[in-house]
Amino acid sequence: MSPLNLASPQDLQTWASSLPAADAQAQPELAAALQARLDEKTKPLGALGQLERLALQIGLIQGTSSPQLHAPQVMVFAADHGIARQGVSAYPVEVTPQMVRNFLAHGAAVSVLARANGVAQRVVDCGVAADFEPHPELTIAKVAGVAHGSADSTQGPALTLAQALQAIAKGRAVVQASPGNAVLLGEMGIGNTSPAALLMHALTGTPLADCVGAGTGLDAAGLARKQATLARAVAANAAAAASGDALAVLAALGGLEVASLVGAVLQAAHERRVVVVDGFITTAAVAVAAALAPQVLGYCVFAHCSAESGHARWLQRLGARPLLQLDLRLGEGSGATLAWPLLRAAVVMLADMASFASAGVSTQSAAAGAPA
Ligand SMILES: O=C(O)c1ccc[n+]([C@@H]2O[C@H](COP(=O)([O-])O)[C@@H](O)[C@H]2O)c1
Ligand SMILES: Cc1cc2nc[nH]c2cc1C
Repeated sequence: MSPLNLASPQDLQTWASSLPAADAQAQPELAAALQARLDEKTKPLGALGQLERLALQIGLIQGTSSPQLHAPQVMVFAADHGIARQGVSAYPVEVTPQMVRNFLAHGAAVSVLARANGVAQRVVDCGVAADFEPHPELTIAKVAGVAHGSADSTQGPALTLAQALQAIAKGRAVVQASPGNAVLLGEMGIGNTSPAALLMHALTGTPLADCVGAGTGLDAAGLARKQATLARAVAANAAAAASGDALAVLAALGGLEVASLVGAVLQAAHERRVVVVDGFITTAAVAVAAALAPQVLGYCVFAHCSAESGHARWLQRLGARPLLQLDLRLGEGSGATLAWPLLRAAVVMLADMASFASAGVSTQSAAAGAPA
């Protein structure tokens, strides 16, 4: 198997399974060294809370007690979806290519937040229903046969297995070609909360109604229509949905940007990059990757809990603890870019904070030895 070629489902499984675990259990000595470094900082034990857990995790991902972060990239994987023609979104499908142009013109939320937080932006056309002019921040990663979007999953599989594999391989290539050691994952695709909800249902067994949310802002009638539409997609893909085979489920129900994101997550983890996960749709990709290789979760920092109903439950299912809760439901990587300063702060804290010894601060509490 060449580094980027995923010719068969077996190639994918073999490559995914070969990912080393990056957690404390796999690296007990490093975990202890990182914890000792955190504990000697001038603060009550554990007082920096999640920031400490973040520093520990980044150290474990990089395999060092002195982690560093450089050249963060937010990658906005964009695609269109056949199921969007069924009226499952509050916005028209034309918005996907229009927003791609907006990203490239630096007018979108993610573009502005990325610039504010020192994060470079890359936009990836995984199957948008348009052909774009070349742009230095745009990577064309279309898959032959579905260059303008996946098929309508209410009529059969959204993608063939071969198309899903090609999309995964293209996501790998995007990460491989990128600088830095942190990727922030985002997406854009009108209708893509539908494949994400379908994947949640198929991968977790959660009742469909608890997976389906308002997305870009459906009203109650729209939500009811979306639920009925997604039930038809489940019925049209019953065998794949119930197969327990992550690739088959992804191909049947997922979209092209989700598939490319699966490749990007796995490739980033293989390169020991920190993966910052955005909202509901990027979580769908991580969940597919985790179904192939559960150890991938050790490389993932979950930026925020989206207002999309279903996200909180899915994060809990994955054992993920999101950093932020800001009622965001935008996608694009907006939550990931907002969380980025916290990762930077965690690493700087670990590097630069004085220790009790270096600052001459007492560690012993007077109360500790006092009579009760
Ligand atoms: O990231 C999220 O949690 C999220 C929640 C709701 C909507 N979105 C964005 O909105 C679009 C999908 O919503 P919809 O209603 O068209 O399925 C897509 O472009 C996503 O980036 C994203
Ligand atoms: C305007 C707009 C921007 C978006 N960004 C991500 N999803 C989106 C959906 C819409 C409708």
